[in-house]
Amino acid sequence: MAPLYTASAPSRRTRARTSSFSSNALLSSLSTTSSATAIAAPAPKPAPTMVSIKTLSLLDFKNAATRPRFLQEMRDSLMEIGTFYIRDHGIAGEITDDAMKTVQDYFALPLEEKKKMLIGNSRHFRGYKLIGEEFTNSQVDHREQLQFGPEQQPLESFQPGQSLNYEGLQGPNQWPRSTLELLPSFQPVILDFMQRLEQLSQTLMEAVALSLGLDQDFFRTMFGPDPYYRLKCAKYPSVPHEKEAKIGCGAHKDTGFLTLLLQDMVGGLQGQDPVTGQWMDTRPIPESFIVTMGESVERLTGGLYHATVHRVLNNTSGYDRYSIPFFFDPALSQTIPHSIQDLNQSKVLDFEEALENAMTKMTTDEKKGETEVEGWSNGAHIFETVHRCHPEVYARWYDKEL
Ligand SMILES: O=C(O)CCC(=O)C(=O)O
Ligand SMILES: [Fe+2]
Repeated sequence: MAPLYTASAPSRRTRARTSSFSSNALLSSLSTTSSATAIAAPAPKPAPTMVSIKTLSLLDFKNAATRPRFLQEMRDSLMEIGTFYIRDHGIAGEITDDAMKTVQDYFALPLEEKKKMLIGNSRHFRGYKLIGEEFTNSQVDHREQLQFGPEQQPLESFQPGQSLNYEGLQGPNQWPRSTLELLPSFQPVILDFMQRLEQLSQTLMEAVALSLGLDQDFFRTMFGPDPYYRLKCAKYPSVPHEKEAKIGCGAHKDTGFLTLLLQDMVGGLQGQDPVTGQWMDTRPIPESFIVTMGESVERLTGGLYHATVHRVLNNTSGYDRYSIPFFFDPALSQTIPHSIQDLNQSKVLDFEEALENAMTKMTTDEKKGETEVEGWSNGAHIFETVHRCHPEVYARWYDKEL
């Protein structure tokens, strides 16, 4: 089979850096020679090439003629930074506007109403969280948030301290009657939006699989019939200039597989260039979602695809910022293989070498340990994340003596 793709992204990035160096060197040599008396200045340090976040059109994935280019660009993006924008994604502007409006209307409710669905009421980590009560990397975040997941029956057999903790995540969302009376479209809009985001995420994971040289339904099979997802709605209040706190949400990588993020036009989200460490504004682009890989993909690909480090800065524009990230992961009960190499599924010829290199970065000890076990528990991994973010839910519902 002919290779589907051309050279890997890191070498492109290196080439880009080299060419930026050459043009700087050329400029400096021109300016030196233009003045006879000039003392030769040391050549300026090459400016690191900024990686830019690409915008991809999902129509290019759906069209057979443009699909190879789409996959190549996706692969470049994920190898360079782990993030891209997706447009023409099939979720109409009215739907995203409705979702955003519903979230804004919810946050505008009186505090007493919002407290009726505090996250601490829910064993399933669903509900409202007051500002200043969430921590990212042990630093308090400056946002209010509201969390949802698949609407399911709880596992009746769940016993704290006896069952696997992650089995407690399965269950319904909170829908207080008075909230539904005040906001009749709240429940249908949120449930409908999650369903659409799930479908879009499945399609994007098909593209991720193909970009890795795997079968199109590789992740669909890995995720199982009931993928686990979380929809988080966040409000970042605008802060006065003099306010010390700079961070709306601390620097972190998302822990799972894929995040789709809808944001309003206020701005404040930044991604970090994994090579230079520079922060880049992930500016809002109308009618597009931001797509980010999480640590599970980074782990599965031996670091070949990045989980982007990102953060949200507080804004001083006078406008509150709203965002809706959707975290898409396999079913809680799924076991995730340590690497796609273990499955020996990669079919893209020139990709194999890049993957091989990424895998050999793992320490021998790590590899030795891994060959002894089949994989890692997705449920345990997700539970660890939600436990870390919402320790009060854990303390109330899970921290029981055996
Ligand atoms: O609100 C945002 O734009 C990003 C939030 C985020 O990164 C997160 O909740 O994981
Ligand atoms: Fe995040």
